[in-house]
Amino acid sequence: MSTSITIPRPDDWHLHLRDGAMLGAVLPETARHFARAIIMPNLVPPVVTAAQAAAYRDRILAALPEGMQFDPLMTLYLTEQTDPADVAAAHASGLVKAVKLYPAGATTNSASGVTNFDTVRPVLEKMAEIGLPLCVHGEVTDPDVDIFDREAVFIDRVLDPVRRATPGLRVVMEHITTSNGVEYVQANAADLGATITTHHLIINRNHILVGGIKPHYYCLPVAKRESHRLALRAAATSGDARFFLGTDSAPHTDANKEMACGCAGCFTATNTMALLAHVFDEMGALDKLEGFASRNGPGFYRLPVNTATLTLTKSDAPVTFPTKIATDDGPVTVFDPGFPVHWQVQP
Ligand SMILES: NC(=O)N[C@@H](CC(=O)O)C(=O)O
Ligand SMILES: [Zn+2]
Ligand SMILES: [Zn+2]
Repeated sequence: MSTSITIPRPDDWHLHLRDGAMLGAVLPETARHFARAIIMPNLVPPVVTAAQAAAYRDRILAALPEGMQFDPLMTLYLTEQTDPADVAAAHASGLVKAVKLYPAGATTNSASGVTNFDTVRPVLEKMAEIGLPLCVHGEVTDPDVDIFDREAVFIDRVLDPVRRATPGLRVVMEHITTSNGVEYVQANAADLGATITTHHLIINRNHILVGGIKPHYYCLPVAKRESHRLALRAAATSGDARFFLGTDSAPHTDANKEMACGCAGCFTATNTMALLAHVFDEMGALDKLEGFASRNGPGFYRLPVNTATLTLTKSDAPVTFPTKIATDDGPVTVFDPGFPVHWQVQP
């Protein structure tokens, strides 16, 4: 038996491309299947100003192989020094599609993020006025809060108060990992959306820890218990337009993952669409993949759905994917779902 589905070309609403040699190696993995992506600004140093975002966009386009089409949607990294006027100008020029909030110290390269949320109030008010979305890494950094509770606590302590203080602010909860995140989105209006990663639909915390520690399954927010994974699967396949794909594909070299203090991030760009087809098929919801990967994100970001298409086919025999991609900085391991996959993107 062979099955196939064709969907509008998908977009990735949360992607790390890095810079330099890593950018050159990972960009084709995304551009092969995705038309656009929201590009995360957590470089070193971070992408803080419109001028830095424009320069980074040029470097991405220069790294795009001949013949590939890809539109990087740029973001600004919110700091306590961010100027509301610079943000508004970057939005008005069409360059910037979102602003990214990292609580200081929450994740990779977040040291320049926000500690005192009152200081960024003028920027958030300007964003609410012009309709520019705020993308949020939703975890508290309080050392007293257990790492598995940090998303749920963030919703209560930070996100809900910020949204109440700034009516009209459009927010994307990035890479939600809990039923708390799902329920918070469901309980609110269409000005609140959430991205869900491929890997959080596939792994729970046992996959990271049982039978030996698996550094390539470690990312932030860390995968939670099985009930949360099931809530994410239900949300992604529900057809609710407020949930959409943001892979959070986050490449780190094997040397930086497989060490005593390994980096957080799963690299899923290479096989994300095949894995999503597997998950949606398993859920009996292949008809919902189009909304999740191709329609709901453009809907939230008020952009047109892509006119080009992508076809996925299912074969009797399992398909294989590269286990690693080579970069000049060293190999990067591709996310291994741990089960046979029969879906693949038609070349
Ligand atoms: N998700 C991760 O585990 N890592 C991301 C940062 C982030 O999205 O939080 C990275 O930049 O490596
Ligand atoms: Zn994050
Ligand atoms: Zn990320």
